[in-house]
Amino acid sequence: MDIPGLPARRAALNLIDAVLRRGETLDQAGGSALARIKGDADRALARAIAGEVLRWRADLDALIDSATRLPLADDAKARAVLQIMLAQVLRLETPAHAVIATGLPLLMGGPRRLAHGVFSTLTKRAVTLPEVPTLPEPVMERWGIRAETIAAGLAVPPPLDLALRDAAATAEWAERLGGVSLMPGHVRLPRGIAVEHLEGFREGAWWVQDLAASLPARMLGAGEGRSVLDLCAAPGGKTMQLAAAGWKVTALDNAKRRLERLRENLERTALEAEVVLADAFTWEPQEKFDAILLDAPCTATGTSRRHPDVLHRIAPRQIEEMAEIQTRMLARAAEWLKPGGTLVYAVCSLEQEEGEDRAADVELTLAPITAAELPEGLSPTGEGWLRTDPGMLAEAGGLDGFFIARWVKG
Ligand SMILES: C[S@@+](CC[C@H](N)C(=O)[O-])C[C@H]1O[C@@H](n2cnc3c(N)ncnc32)[C@H](O)[C@@H]1O
Repeated sequence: MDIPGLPARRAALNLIDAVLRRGETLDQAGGSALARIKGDADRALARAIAGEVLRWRADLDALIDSATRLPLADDAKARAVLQIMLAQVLRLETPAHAVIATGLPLLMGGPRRLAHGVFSTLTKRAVTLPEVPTLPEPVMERWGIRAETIAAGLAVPPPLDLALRDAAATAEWAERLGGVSLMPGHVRLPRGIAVEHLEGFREGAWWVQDLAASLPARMLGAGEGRSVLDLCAAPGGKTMQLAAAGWKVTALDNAKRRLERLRENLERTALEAEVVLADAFTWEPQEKFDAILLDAPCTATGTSRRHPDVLHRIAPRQIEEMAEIQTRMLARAAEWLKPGGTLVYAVCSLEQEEGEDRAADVELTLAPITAAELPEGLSPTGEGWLRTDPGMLAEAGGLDGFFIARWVKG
């Protein structure tokens, strides 16, 4: 019989290992690492521990190294176990005795005394983590002068943002759910709420969508029955926004299971779209569109608040691969626009190669984004693009990192 709570800690170790050694996302890794865990609470605990270790890994390592005479190897199991033990006391408020009882058995036959010694030394010293996580070196180099403010936005998991089907009812929903709104159609709630039990979920009055992720579709305004191609649409957050804003939506994606989620989302919210399972590189539309929203596949480094695995998985090779895909998709999208049509390009990436550099190559006429279209506290760049990062709107709870640009076809 396992000690209660031990399977969750073992699963946390497996999740971290899958991210760091196999380059999997936490979501992908969860498929096998969490399969044998019984109970939602233990699954959530395993995910929370793994997430906190990935968020604070450099700082946890610095603490561990400060308490050993001979540094543990980077890939030593004792280091990994100490990371999950410390993340629990320092981030999840788990009592030290529970952490020891569920941590040391993971080192059965290994250096348990050493791990116990390091953990006790650090707890006796009452160590704490810094206010802002130290980012992995390659990430700091990539983000340059932006790294410090972005890191400040990564210290805690994000609040829960909802997008409303009926923007006119924003004040009503903010009051009913006890949240705050940062712009029409948006309500923000504290994190950790089970959405299925919230008022309005079953009737499809809203869906979960980060404030930054809601901005690209807003850049197309009201549809008034005009046609829009939501290129790379699944699981459908932006499809629902566009349908709710009166667009006649064609929602295309090449991922079957993600498109099933899009269909479920449309059904729950009673919104309509023509759903197309196809590859954007081989599909050809029968007619051109009044507007196209290209929410392109990307490295997703802008989502590191909720997916801290991206801090460790993404390297220049993936960024280059994505940039190439984005360039080719932008070229196809530009061909499928009617004259006078509008193209919006978006990526949830903080990498210049996927944002600014891609936009600079587009040969359509820029339609600059204006401050009036954005929540208070955000402003467009000098070029008329929008760049958000997790350090922005900090007092209100932050937002994901996105790059957004808009053009019209002359
Ligand atoms: C950033 S996500 C889209 C999120 C979506 N717009 C939303 O708001 O819910 C990018 C999507 O691109 C899709 N994708 C990647 N390569 C594709 C391709 N060659 N053709 C069509 N879709 C593709 C992925 O399946 C993924 O769903």
